[in-house]
Amino acid sequence: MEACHKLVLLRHGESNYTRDNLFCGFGNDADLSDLGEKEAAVAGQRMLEAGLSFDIAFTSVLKRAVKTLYLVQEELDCHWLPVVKTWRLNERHYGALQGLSKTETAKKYGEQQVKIWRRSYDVRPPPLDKDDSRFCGNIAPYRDFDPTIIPVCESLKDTVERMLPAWHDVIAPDVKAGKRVLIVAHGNSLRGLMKYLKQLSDQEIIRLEIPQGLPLVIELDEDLHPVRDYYLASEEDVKVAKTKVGVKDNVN
Ligand SMILES: O=C(O)[C@@H](CO)OP(=O)(O)O
Repeated sequence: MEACHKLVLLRHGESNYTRDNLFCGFGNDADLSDLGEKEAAVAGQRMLEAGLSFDIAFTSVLKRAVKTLYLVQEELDCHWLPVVKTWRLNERHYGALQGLSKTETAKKYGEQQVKIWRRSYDVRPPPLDKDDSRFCGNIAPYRDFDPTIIPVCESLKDTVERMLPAWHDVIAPDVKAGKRVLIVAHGNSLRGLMKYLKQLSDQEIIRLEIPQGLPLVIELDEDLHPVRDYYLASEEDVKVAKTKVGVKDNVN
């Protein structure tokens, strides 16, 4: 298989929620922390050093991803870049876990249950009630959506199902047309995309961690099958970054 397309994925820099070890997800429009802003700028510098440039970028409608992309654009000096924002690239919806402490939740339900909620493919976290103040169906940008498509919790499988139309309908056609595409999104929406592209099994995806702020280059053949993928970072940097955000026994 010969690589003829290059796609770059980037998970946003650290958010205030990640800094404080809280479940964040689809429904929290958390900002970048100071460290997250630095991570985003460094990601842009890594792309610049690697000689990367882009024709279009896709991101979610969440501030932490949108701001990360902007900080990358600052480094690449490409403010003109067309940017498509879609809710389909949002983080997975963590249901009633949103806003809770990951440490406290593990104390209450056990590490194993929290690992299942965080990394299993098809187990949903407990749902939010639609009258819970954390339900996001009544706020922009979701207020005019068909209420039945606004999630109240998602397994990774659900996230993949709502994310894939964005891939098939708008992103993949641009990659196939030869555009150099950057996607700035979230830990789990990107894990879902990697599962789809690399045809990872439901077991293999449990162990896949995507670190914050490290550009992941995927070289694809003409049918968009990955030929190779690598981070623009040393192995040590990748390991440290995965340890920071990963589930404990996933990083070794
Ligand atoms: O809380 C979240 O939204 C995600 C990403 O930060 O965390 P996790 O690693 O548990 O999927």
